[in-house]
Amino acid sequence: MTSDILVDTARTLVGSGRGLLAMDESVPTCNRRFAEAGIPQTGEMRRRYRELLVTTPHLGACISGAILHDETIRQATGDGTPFLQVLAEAGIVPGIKVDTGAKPLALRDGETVTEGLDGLRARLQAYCAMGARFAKWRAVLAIGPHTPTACAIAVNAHALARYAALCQEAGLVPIVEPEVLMTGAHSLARCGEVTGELLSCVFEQIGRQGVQLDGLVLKANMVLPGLDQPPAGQVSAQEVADATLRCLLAIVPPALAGIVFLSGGQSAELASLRLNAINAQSTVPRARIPWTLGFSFARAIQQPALHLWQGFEANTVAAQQVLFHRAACNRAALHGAYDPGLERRRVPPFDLDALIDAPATMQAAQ
Ligand SMILES: O=P(O)(O)OC[C@H]1O[C@](O)(COP(=O)(O)O)[C@@H](O)[C@@H]1O
Repeated sequence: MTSDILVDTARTLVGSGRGLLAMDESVPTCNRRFAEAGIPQTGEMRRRYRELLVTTPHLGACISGAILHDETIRQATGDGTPFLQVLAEAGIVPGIKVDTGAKPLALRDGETVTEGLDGLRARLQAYCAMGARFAKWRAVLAIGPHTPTACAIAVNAHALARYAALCQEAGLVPIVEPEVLMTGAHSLARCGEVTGELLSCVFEQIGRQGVQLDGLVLKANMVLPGLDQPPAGQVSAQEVADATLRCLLAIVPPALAGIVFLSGGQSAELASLRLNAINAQSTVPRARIPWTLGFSFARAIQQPALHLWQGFEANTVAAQQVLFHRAACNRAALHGAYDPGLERRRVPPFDLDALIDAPATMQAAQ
């Protein structure tokens, strides 16, 4: 019975033509983003910002699930409506980040292992009772001349699989996120190799620990060259799509409920362009791809809105329009309907159909 619930939840998350809004930044990460935008780093400002996100009009047209943080899942809007109720009314499934962060890995200089397994069974039951229907755990691996080591890959994969098994036992769909960072000067090919090694180890552990594949969602990085690659090493959206799909097809089991991509620090527009290419412009035939390929972006959906908001009530509606616009562009990218012209299209606020279908005459002159 539990397995049917898992499959249904996973299908709602990845099979409804919408994507995930990751709004589960830990307190230090959220404060860092606020500091960059000149916003005071207080609990009340974080609550107001998360209120702005969840109350964005018509967000449910583009977003199927929202990943919350422990702080946020307990919060309410200024008029006292719990965020969980606001999300339910918008048709958005609530999820929860349950790892406690990437911590230094003993005897492995500079590498990390994501922690949070102690007491996880009880925390999952509590989140499930609150109304969460899925969870997320992120492992972080950086590419360097001698990293990631086999040890860092193995311990992170083992923890991801243990987390996933505990989630399914509690009736929550696990989102399994093994992230290879964009930082560094590595090539596209090297990112593909490391991503492949990591995913192989993750799925080996998932198999060994009996995790049900059709009740699990993979949150993956796109295969990308490092940020410090010179311009000649940077590649087209189609090359990213091809490298990403070839890597996933070689390793990820077809039975998986779906794959969603993290944005990882790409600009909002590049993330949409590449997601669109993955769904519609790859040389890999669509018929060979067994999964839904969606998004679970944090920065690539939120950053433009956060910078517009700046912490001022007067900017809330404008920031929500920008947030909706990014969510709508990414929804379009799931269907191969995104093109950079959408970025300059002038349409009524919060109007998904107008954005996607607007005739050229409605575009800004820019
Ligand atoms: O605050 P943390 O735990 O470092 O997590 C950072 C963020 O990384 C993500 O996993 C992916 O975010 P991006 O799309 O911005 O890369 C988010 O879900 C999360 O909020």
